[in-house]
Amino acid sequence: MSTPCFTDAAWQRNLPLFNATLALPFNRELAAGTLSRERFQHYMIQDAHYLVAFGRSLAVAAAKADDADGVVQFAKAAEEAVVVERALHDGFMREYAVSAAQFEATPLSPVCHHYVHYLQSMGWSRSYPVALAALLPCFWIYAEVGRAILAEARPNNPYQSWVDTYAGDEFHALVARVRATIDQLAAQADARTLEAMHQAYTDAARLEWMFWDSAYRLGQWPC
Ligand SMILES: Cc1ncc(CN)c(N)n1
Repeated sequence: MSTPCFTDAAWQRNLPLFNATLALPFNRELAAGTLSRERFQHYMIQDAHYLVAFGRSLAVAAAKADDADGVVQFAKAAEEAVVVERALHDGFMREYAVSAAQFEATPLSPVCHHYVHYLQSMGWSRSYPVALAALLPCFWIYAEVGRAILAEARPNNPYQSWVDTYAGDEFHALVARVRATIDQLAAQADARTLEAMHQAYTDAARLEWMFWDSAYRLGQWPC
């Protein structure tokens, strides 16, 4: 029997966590279209903050890439995170009348703060393959949550544009390219690096769970 590639192995290791993510009240209510506007707005503001840091971490990965293709791949992914994904957020911000000033004045929630600092420290301090493994759940879990929710297809879902973005072919093609690069790097990695990649993936997948959970709870600093 052939050994599974890194990304398939990581997916299998973290399958219970993915199922728990899909089952979160935030995602159940998002799928049903019944999620409160207050919770979605909280999520959107936090996520718009998150995307800037995510883009920055991708740019650091681009700088660390060991070949020209990697530089271009992650520099483009950084641009897409900041420009394309945030365009989706800007649409919701306009709909909810959240001004730029209100957005800027909203601090990062504790979970968002932890997640962005995690990604940035992985980007700056760990090797290229390990930093990429930490970034993979940000792509892949969103793509799979998007597809799973799309399959439930509820009519007149106010969050349909969110679902369509992450369930869409373009986003899935991006995920496939990131997985391919990571699998190539993993195929050449030693056992220690591979284990660090698995740990980085799991830590980020947990933070994805926590991000949605925090949005549902309207997470804030206690004092
Ligand atoms: C928290 C989070 N993780 C991932 C994604 C998808 N790039 C996102 N928009 N927000």
